[in-house]
Amino acid sequence: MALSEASGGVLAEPVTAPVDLPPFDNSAMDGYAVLATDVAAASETSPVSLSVVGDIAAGDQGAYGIAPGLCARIMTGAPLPGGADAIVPVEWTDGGTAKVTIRRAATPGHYIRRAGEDVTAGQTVLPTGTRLGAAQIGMLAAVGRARVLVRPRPRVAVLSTGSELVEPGRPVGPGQIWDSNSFALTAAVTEAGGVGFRQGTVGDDPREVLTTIEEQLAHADLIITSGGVSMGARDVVKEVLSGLGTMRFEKVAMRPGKPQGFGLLDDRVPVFTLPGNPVSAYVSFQVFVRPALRALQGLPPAPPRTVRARLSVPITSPEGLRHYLRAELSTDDDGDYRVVPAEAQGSHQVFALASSNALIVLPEDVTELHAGDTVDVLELP
Ligand SMILES: Nc1nc2c(c(=O)[nH]1)N[C@H]1C(S)=C(S)[C@@H](COP(=O)(O)OP(=O)(O)OC[C@H]3O[C@@H](n4cnc5c(N)ncnc54)[C@H](O)[C@@H]3O)O[C@H]1N2
Ligand code: MOO
Ligand SMILES: [Mg+2]
Repeated sequence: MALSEASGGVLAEPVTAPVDLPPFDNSAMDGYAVLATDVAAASETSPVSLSVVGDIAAGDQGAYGIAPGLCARIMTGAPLPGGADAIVPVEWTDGGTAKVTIRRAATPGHYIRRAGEDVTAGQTVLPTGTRLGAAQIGMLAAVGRARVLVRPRPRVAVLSTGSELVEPGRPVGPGQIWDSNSFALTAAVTEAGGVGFRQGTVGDDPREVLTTIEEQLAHADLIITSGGVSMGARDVVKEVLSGLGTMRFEKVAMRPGKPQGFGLLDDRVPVFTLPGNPVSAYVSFQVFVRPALRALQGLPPAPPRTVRARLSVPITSPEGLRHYLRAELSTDDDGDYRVVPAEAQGSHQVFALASSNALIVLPEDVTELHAGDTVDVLELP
């Protein structure tokens, strides 16, 4: 695909450099290309004067040769002229254009960026399986690649279940709410390197739910549903998927995100049935689905994105549950991490989630913490 579209993708080929980087010896500074021997004795008290043969700008071809007593004015990135073996920065000179006075000595190689000192021709610059972030995209462009092979991104079907749900943009009637999970989870899929296909909402009708999921099996690499997995009389997702494939429904010792379901359908397609409460669905995605999406892209497990931060206020936590609290992570005046838990921690309270940039992760055995205690904090993407 075109390099400009490859950001976030995973390389499906090793990329080697067709040329050296830098491709030619060039100047690291705006200054003068000289023979080091000419300026070896230059100092404030006994400056050296050289004749300037001309200017060499970045992009120029080597028109000049430097012989003893001569130099060229040169710009950063411009090719080193033949004969020259050192660059004197303009700050060490009087800046002259016909003649220049140099007040400091330079040794051979001074401020010269050598051909191949970054990358040598034939070197693998990025191996297969590399996730293409900004630096890697820049690397590919630097070796002249306009197109690159990337792995197909996992195709993820995202489905909200619930008869109360209405598509944003349509009017809500009594008892109804707008569907936010299918939008949030589709966006989360994109953030995690997948391609989300938002299937919108289906009502709490067993047949409708099953048919929609079965339709997605044909072309999805992963399916995410939200809602309908707890204890309610209308929690149909659990009802229709239990016993299918390897599906299992469990209560997980975490808050939020207690009711969860997972399994493979058709022996191939992982299905995550996330709880319906919007904060629960979002946190469950970060904890369970995000790592799965990495694995589907052939990436190794991500290093933990947690930092240690000092709590701003005391907090309590239920024993036996891993507790993910929405929070604002920042640095204090000393540059240390500080974390403020949101006041609203209900799993329906989307405002607190949208105002947070991190989750405090409290282990199962922690029940009480004081202001100033240090906690693990997971930075949100
Ligand atoms: N008796 C019990 N009741 C509940 C338990 C329990 O253990 N025993 N667990 C609670 C927990 S914890 C959670 S989490 C929820 C999970 O519920 P479901 O997965 O069955 O989800 P629903 O019942 O369909 O919806 C719950 C809640 O979330 C709202 N929702 C659902 N989908 C969306 C959406 N796409 N966009 C916005 N909001 C959505 C829905 O309207 C409900 O308010 O169960 C507890 N109950
Ligand atoms: O465990 Mo539920 O996910 O808090 O609302
Ligand atoms: Mg329910």
